[in-house]
Amino acid sequence: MRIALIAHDELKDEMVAFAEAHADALGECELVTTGTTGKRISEETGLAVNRQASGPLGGDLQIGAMVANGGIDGLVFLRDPLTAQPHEPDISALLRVCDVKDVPVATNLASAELLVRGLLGTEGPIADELLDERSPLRDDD
Ligand SMILES: O=C(CO)COP(=O)(O)O
Repeated sequence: MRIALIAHDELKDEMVAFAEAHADALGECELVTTGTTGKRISEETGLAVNRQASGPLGGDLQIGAMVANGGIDGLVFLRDPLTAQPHEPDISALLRVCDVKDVPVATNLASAELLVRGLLGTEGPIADELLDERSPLRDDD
């Protein structure tokens, strides 16, 4: 099973926590990541990752090419919906090719949890437990 993991900067802490929570199951997979996401995951969880270029430098497109070639079984892409990305066309291309190839995609922690449970048959903390209360994406006040 080959799983792609990508997170925008504001969601990288959440991605590391997610990877840590599912380290046993993810450790059985080949993990493909964009550059900085993979650096954080490998350094902070010890999981082995196949790092591509950083997202703004073409990493999303490299992973998109893997999807097009049938080489990715699922994508967890924790996107930041509140910050404009200079490489937005690359992000759209990656999500589009996942739809073309019918590859399951999760773009937030709650759906990431379901994706991992569905693909890997694991259970872990629910998304709320992983989300940092200070996350700018969580404004419950
Ligand atoms: O920008 C990204 C995805 O669009 C993520 O790239 P990095 O993991 O290199 O930060």
